[in-house]
Amino acid sequence: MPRAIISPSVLASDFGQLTAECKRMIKGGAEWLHMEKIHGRNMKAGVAISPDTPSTAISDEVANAADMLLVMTVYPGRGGQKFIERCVPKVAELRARFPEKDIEVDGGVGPKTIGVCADAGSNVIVAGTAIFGAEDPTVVIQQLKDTVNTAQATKFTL
Ligand SMILES: O=C(CO)[C@H](O)[C@H](O)COP(=O)(O)O
Repeated sequence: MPRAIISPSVLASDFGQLTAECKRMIKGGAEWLHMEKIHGRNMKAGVAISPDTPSTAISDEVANAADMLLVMTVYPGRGGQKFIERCVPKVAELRARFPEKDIEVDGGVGPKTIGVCADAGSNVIVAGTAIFGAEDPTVVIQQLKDTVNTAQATKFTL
């Protein structure tokens, strides 16, 4: 017999407190969170995993419904943290499973760490300190782009 699955729609939540709202629903007994209407509002939907969450936590079904998969390379909360390199293999695992999906890294990413991220297959780069703290952000942005584009062109052509 199919079991009851309660899926609170985040559209009714406080968007400014989305993480806390989701935690509150899960604590309250919800099995799923309903995100599908995001697309109906002309927005993109992403799925994020924290450093201690394996890539396998993202099922094929969830990944296919998402526009982007985010591998956090720091513990979420604040900028300026040290890049956690052990997260990088998760990027490679997801890229192998989803060759055409946008895969993002976020946390401690900059000129010194972009190489491993790009080589693993990430193509969307969140960088705070490295860009805003740069003397010339244009140079850093271009470097990040070039590194990703080169890796994509040489390692990930379909
Ligand atoms: O989402 C974040 C932390 O939760 C930050 O955006 C991320 O850490 C990027 O900042 P930085 O490049 O300074 O590490």
